[in-house]
Amino acid sequence: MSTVHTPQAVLDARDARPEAGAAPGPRDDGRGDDGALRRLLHDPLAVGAMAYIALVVVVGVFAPLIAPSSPSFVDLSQANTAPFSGGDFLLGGDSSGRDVFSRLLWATRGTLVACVIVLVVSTVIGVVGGLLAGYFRGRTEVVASWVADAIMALPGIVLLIALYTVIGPSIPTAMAVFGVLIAPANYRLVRAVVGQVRSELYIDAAKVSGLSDLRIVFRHVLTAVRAPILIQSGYVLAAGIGIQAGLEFLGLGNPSVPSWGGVLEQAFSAIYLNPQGVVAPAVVVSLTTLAFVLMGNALRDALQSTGRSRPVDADRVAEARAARVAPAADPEPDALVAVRSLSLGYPDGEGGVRSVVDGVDLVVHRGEIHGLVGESGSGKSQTAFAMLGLLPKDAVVLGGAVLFDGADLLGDAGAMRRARGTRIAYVPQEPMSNLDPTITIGRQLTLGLRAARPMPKAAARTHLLGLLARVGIADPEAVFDLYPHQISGGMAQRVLITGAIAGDPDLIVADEPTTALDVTVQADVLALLRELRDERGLGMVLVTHDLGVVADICDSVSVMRDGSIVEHQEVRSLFAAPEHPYTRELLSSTLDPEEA
Ligand SMILES: Nc1ncnc2c1ncn2[C@@H]1O[C@H](COP(=O)(O)OP(=O)(O)OP(=O)(O)O)[C@@H](O)[C@H]1O
Ligand code: NI
Repeated sequence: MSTVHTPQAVLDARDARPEAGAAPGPRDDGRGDDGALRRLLHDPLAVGAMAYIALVVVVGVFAPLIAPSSPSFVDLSQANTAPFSGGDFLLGGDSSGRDVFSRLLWATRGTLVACVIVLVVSTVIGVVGGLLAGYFRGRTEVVASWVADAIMALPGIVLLIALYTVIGPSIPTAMAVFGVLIAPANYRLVRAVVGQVRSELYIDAAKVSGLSDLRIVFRHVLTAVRAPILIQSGYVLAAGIGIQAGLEFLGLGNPSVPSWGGVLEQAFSAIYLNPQGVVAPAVVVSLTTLAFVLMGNALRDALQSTGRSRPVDADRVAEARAARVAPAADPEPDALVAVRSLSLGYPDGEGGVRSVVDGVDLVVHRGEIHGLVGESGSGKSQTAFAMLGLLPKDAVVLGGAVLFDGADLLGDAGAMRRARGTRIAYVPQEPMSNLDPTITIGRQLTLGLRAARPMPKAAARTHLLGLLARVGIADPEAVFDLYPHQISGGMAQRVLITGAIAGDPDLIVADEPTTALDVTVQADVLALLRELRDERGLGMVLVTHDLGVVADICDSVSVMRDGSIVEHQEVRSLFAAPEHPYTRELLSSTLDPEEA
């Protein structure tokens, strides 16, 4: 079908653009753990929390050297003295005349040991269980999940208190039990990730290459679950501190071992004699809990960041933002959405802005499927994200407008918020990573729909069940109660399409909606999109690099290259008579089997 046969030209052109294929997309932004560490160090709260935690560790290790007195040293003249009251004890004495400051320092040890126990027990059980269940599935998974559910159903605190009568006042044992009690959180997380990773091709590839099951599990899956486990650890530690102090406060700790909760309890019982006495232990417990929570938050931001904290010359960027060209009046009144001279870029790290989209014009009418094609890194996704108001925070809009319903969505955040979900919907590339592994399909669809269109739960459910049946899901009622890892990729994409059409939008922006799917499923999903367009008169922007997809369902096409649209055509004329040399190159390289 292609009119030009210039393989050499195609190859030459490829050689001349060595980085083009390697340009990172918006999700896989190519910034690895180094970047995460750098972001962590740029976050003042994270640095504060880390410094505090480091201090606690140092205190715990060197308590015998730092503490002014032994934890059991008694000076009755100091009993119930207030902090900083000028007595021998810096933070005053407890009701037995012991030094509160020294006791808090000594207690740091036990606290750290307890933290390590909770963390190790919950992580080891959760990760090993999740790995085995997710990898071997079948009976292993049934049993493991049953155990996890049973554990989660247990009332934790009550169990720990009841255990006191059996095991006696042993905080380490209690914390090990607490570790078991919270292990299911890690288990579920890991199992969900494993289920996903397992089905990916590289696992099969690794198997074929002769690696043993265990090595496959360790190599690939552990890499994938590292970040979420790390993030969860901060919260696990915070919960551990709280539970431990709580148990000690209730008097379930060993009275001969100094503990934060114990000091707090002593201070509480003497609160009428020495009201300030509760402050120090309460502050220590709260600060430590806070530090771990902040650490968890900071890790989450750093590991999942969209890159907010790269060094940027604020003035230059502000200048670029201010220079945004105001949109001209819409020359095409019957357009559903019109992108006008859109230009955007990213800070280049040297104070300037690197342009990634440059003067893009795009018009979509009701009932039209508009393809946006071009090689990797040409700016297709960025254009789509701009239409959805989903650009990363550091993106700089250099000019242009997205006109929808008479409003410029780029300049009017309120209009964007109102339009998104109800008038404009999004179908992403990777269905699995766009579903929350921790909640059921039905719940996430309901949440999304009711956020976009407030309605009673039952009405939302009925509506969604109808739509699920419409998109070709055989047993909507059953799928409603499943978790994302329990369904296939094709089904997940149908679920996301359901979510997109649930709010009854006029425009759907789909970024490579079939790339992550099997070939056979791809055709079904495309057919579904086409039917929905016909049924509802939807306009669609379909980002793809696959000209086969374009030929299959698009009405018109824009070809992008290096951030600009080089050609815009009706789909038939594009294939019959491509005008731009780049389009011809694209056609000949994808349609000619010998050159593919
Ligand atoms: N957060 C970001 N920070 C800096 N540059 C970015 C960011 N996101 C995207 N870019 C750059 O924008 C350019 C266009 O990216 P875009 O994702 O739109 O390409 P694409 O045409 O969709 O490619 P693909 O087919 O690979 O998805 C790329 O050069 C990319 O490196
Ligand atoms: Ni893309």
